[in-house]
Amino acid sequence: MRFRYPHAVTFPSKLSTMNAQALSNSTPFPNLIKPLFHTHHFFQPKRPFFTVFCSKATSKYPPSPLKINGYHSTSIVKATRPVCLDESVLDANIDALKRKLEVIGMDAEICVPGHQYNHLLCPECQGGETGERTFAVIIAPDGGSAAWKCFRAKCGWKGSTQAFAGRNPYSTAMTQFIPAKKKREIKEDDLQLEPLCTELVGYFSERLISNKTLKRNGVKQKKYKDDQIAIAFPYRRNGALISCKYRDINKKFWQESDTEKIFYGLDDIVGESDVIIVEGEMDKLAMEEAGFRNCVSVPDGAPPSVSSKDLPPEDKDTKYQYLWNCKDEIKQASRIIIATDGDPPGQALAEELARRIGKEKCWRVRWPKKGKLDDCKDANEVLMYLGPDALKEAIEKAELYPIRGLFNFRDYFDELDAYYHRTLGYDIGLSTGWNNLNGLYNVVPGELTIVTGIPNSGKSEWIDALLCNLNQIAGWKFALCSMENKVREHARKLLEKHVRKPFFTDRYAEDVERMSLEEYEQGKLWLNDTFHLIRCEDDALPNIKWVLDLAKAAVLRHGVRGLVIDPYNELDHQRSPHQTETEYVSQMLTLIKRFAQHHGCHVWFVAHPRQLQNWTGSPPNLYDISGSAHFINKCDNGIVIHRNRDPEVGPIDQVKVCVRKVRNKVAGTIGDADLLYNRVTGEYMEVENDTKK
Ligand SMILES: Nc1ncnc2c1ncn2[C@@H]1O[C@H](COP(=O)(O)OP(=O)(O)OP(=O)(O)O)[C@@H](O)[C@H]1O
Repeated sequence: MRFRYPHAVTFPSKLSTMNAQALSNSTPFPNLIKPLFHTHHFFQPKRPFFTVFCSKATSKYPPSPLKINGYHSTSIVKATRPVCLDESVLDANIDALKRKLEVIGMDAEICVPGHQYNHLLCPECQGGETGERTFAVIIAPDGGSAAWKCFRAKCGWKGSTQAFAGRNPYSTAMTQFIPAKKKREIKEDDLQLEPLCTELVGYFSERLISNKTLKRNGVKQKKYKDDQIAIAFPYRRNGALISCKYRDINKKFWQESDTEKIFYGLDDIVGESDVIIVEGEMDKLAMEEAGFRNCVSVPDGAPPSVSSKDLPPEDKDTKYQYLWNCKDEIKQASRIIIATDGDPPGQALAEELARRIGKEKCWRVRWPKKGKLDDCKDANEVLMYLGPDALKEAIEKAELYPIRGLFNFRDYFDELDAYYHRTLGYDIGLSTGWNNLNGLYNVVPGELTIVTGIPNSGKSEWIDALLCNLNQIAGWKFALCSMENKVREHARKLLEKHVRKPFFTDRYAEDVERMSLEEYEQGKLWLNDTFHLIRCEDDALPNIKWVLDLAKAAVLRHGVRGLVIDPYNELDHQRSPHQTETEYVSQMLTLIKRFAQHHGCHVWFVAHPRQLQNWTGSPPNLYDISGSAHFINKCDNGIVIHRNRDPEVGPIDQVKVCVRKVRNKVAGTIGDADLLYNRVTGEYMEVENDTKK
């Protein structure tokens, strides 16, 4: 073992195979290679340097003689790194690689490991008419692979090959070499195209495509199978014929074999700031009738669906080579208007084009209706059914290509209309059932209300009473996650409010008649129909995700419109050691709000205030909620329930509902409303001395 090529530093250590992409990245013609889309570098491009003479040789593989393809000013870029190779492996690589390059028409003498050759004569195009020397080849440092590219715009031939295609160099059964597929150059005369016959001109005219447009686009006909005639659409780049596509009377398509795939009408978009892309040649011609020449058609139709895979590297993205080989034209355009067919494949094609071009500069066209029900399918149908003005209008009304997560208000106009006309119901909030509170607080679907108050202030009682009112007013149903309550106690309290009679006759009933057995039995049915319980059967505390998952099931299964979580501290709040309580609360409230908004379900979340120092008996503040200020920051509504405990100050059954935060002015405002608590039935009655602040 010994080191070879000790002076060079260009290749990364992992480079053992190469491809033409790698060559592109180190091209001596940087202005021809502007990677505006994805580039998957096999090694970091280095600024190439040109020498006439190769650096001093350090191996028995000499620098290439300066007579490659008979040209004396071939530049050679020495681009090597130290490679630790067994000499016999190197020899085997070089021998195999030479044979492969010779098959393709390259001079075997260029097989010097670690060298790049520029300004060669391309074996594919022979440099065109002027014999331009635009061919470059790069040989890997281990002699195991080569990559090449012709930088002549009309040729662009590129490819790569490996000496052993991943096999053991000592194996005698070498992989059969398949040279990179060459693109065929075609000449006008070889195709024997003819001017369109009267019948075909008539056929186009039925599709409202004029003779003038046909002529400008060079549409011709071709005889095949003796007496058959096909329409011929010549594909040109810079005026030169690149390919030709044919269409017979039965709408069967075929294309000149082994020719390069380019856009139809490519020369029409050079220098244009708006570029329209359509799905067929007929649509391109139709666009011209509507006044748009700046239009190209894809050469080979649409895929059945959008690929779920990541975008392949440019040189492997064979199906969309027509897009990659006109990157400059696409790049200089400021708007790409995608006007593919309205059917699913057409839309899949639109998506495939947009994800390659970059959705931010793409627009899309919606085809207008051709009858009462059906939309036009494509540009030519719009032209035929509705005329050129309608086609022009469709293009002018192109809309921004949707980007996931980026919207404009138009996307929400249906929802806004429903809000304006109040067709969805409850959008401006549902009445609480207490007139003096309705000016302050209304229950909006999808909002989060935080309820706080000192212990025993009546938070749970008031929420229960509110739910009973909402059920009576609008038939709402609820999911209850009230961990503190025994189920039977909670059922009793709810039934008392619903039936408006005490459950028992004893103690608190103050001689009021208890609910009858019949009322009780009917009440049970109501209870079962109105409330769904979220409870942890075992001793474990539920976490918020568990609660929300069950609440989601209750929404979907039972159509509940509200969720009560009472109280916060009865949930499992384990958090990661790196997370502060503030961060945890913020994250938890985000989850709750997302649930509420997504399901249009109002959530009441009860949280206790922290222990108050020197408490004077006044209502606590929303900022007093233990845990985090996020409770007030993140909620839509914040309510403090407070009741008088001093008979000398006022009636002790009087409850203050202090509305401390209302985010949505449509739903209410800040202020207090007084309610009287009926200890026997648990009902709340209005008191008329409410005060708005
Ligand atoms: N205004 C009131 N006057 C008299 N008793 C009341 C009043 N409001 C509630 N109560 C009683 O106080 C008790 C506690 O009520 P509730 O459970 O609703 O309070 P809470 O604020 O949710 O308490 P905690 O913070 O301990 O959960 C109940 O027995 C209820 O009947």
